[in-house]
Amino acid sequence: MTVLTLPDVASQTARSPAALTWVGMEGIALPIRLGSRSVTAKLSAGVSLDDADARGIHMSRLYLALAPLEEAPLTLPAVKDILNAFLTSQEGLSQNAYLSIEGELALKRQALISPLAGWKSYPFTLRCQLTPAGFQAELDLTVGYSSTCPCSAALARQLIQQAFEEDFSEIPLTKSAVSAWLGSEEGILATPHSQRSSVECSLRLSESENGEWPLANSIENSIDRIERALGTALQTAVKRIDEQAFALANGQNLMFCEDAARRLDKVLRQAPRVSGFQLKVVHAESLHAHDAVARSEWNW
Ligand SMILES: Nc1nc2c(ncn2[C@@H]2O[C@H](COP(=O)(O)OP(=O)(O)OP(=O)(O)O)[C@@H](O)[C@H]2O)c(=O)[nH]1
Repeated sequence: MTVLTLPDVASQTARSPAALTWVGMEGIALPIRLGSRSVTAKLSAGVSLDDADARGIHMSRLYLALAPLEEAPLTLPAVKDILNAFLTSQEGLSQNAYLSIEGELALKRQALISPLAGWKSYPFTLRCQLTPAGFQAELDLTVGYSSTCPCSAALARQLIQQAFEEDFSEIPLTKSAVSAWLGSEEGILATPHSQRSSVECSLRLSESENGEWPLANSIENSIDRIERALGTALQTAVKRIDEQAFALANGQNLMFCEDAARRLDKVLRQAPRVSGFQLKVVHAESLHAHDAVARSEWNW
């Protein structure tokens, strides 16, 4: 039997030498463990190619180094171990290692009043790097919510006041007449505009305090903190009683995009295991065809 030697192009010398900042693979499908659940994630794994003369990195070794992510719940130390394995596997070709994990965490959410519940899916990306400067981890989250414009609400109230003055200018002001008027579309003749809104944030996670803290907890805690601060989270299953509670919650929670950004800025500064952040809130206005946007950052 003839033993074939397989050609190894990657070990050749580069035809036009140059170092490269990132070489690797994007879109790797891998079931990862978030808490007790398995989530199919898309991963990007890469290293710098610092040896200008080397033709290529050992790409398959990066792929194989991801295997532990299937076995144990995702934690920052686990990701750091993988990044160390990336560098070791490249035998001196690389000084910087990168791993990003993109997925969706599904959380079950209770209705506001009724006993119903339903699932909401929250997209996240964990972006980690190990360089001579150290290990860094950032968590990107997108959370949707509802916002009602305070300016529009004030303008609507003014119209209702004016209609009240006119409609009751010549009829007696009795409790039953006012009550009927308040319950009619002619009475409450204007409504403020509200919109589905979202916050996109990048949280820098502090490694030292994280320890073996599962990433699922960081993601869930951050989402809960964001939704509590905003007050009017998007709902899942709703009956009319929930819809009415939602209308009340929105009416008591009027906010410009600036209000939302300030609230989030405050709570994220106090979030455990978060050492810095960048955030952007987007109110996809129903008044305009464009969006109202506010940004903030801390220690970024
Ligand atoms: N470096 C590199 N490898 C690629 C690329 N596209 C596909 N590959 C494949 O990835 C594999 C290279 O990974 P290596 O780790 O070098 O594979 P290997 O030489 O069999 O494994 P080792 O002996 O451990 O180095 C080969 O099958 C390549 O064909 C590319 O653009 N660059």
